[in-house]
Amino acid sequence: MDIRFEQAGARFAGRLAVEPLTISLTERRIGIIGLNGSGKTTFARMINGLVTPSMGRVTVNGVDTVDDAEAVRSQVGFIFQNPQNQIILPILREDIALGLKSRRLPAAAVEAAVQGILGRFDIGHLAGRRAHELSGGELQLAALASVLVTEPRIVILDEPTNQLDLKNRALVEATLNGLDESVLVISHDLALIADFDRVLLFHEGRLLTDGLPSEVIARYREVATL
Ligand SMILES: Nc1ncnc2c1ncn2[C@@H]1O[C@H](COP(=O)(O)OP(=O)(O)OP(=O)(O)O)[C@@H](O)[C@H]1O
Repeated sequence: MDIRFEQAGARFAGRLAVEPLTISLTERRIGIIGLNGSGKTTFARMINGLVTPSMGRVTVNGVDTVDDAEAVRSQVGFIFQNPQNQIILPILREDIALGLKSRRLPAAAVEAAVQGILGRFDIGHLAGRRAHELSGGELQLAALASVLVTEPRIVILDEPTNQLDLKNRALVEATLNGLDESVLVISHDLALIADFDRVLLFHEGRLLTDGLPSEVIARYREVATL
């Protein structure tokens, strides 16, 4: 993957949520950390065009997030902080199929893709269940399945282990580690991103530092205790 920010920043109501920054992200597993309100989610939303830059530009594999938002969104899957909001249709199987609707595939191809993704996450037994009946970890996996069935090249996850117990956290961690897609993970769960290829630290809307997890996490501990 190749995500580029060129002096790109985001302003809400006159206030910079993300100060203009220039960066190129090519690593396969990238973590994004920082205090509450430091700009992490805004930065991540700029990657899939959910937030358009107030200045500068953002490109994903060479495609501008403003000029061709649809093409960018087909490459970048986004899993929101609250997976309940991700699942639209009550029955999981139908919700996963919904993501494929725009492709106008024959019914048999849709069914094959749905079965394939359910198998990949070992959640075939949940296919006929209602989303509100699923546990937190099952819901996280279901949200991942409903995004990955559309075959994005990049997946962004906003706090995927938030509110999970140890067992479900381990399940989501193992699933993330096994993904072939490039992943960007926003997390307050520092152990989750401890062996990632690169970590970005945001502080008060600024990209304060980025590099190897151990160095960046150490810096985060410093700013968190200021
Ligand atoms: N749509 C919006 N309108 C106005 N202000 C916003 C909007 N989205 C974010 N902000 C503000 O921008 C700042 C950064 O928010 P952001 O959600 O990016 O932080 P975060 O680092 O992801 O926080 P958290 O860890 O709490 O999820 C905050 O001050 C927030 O209130």
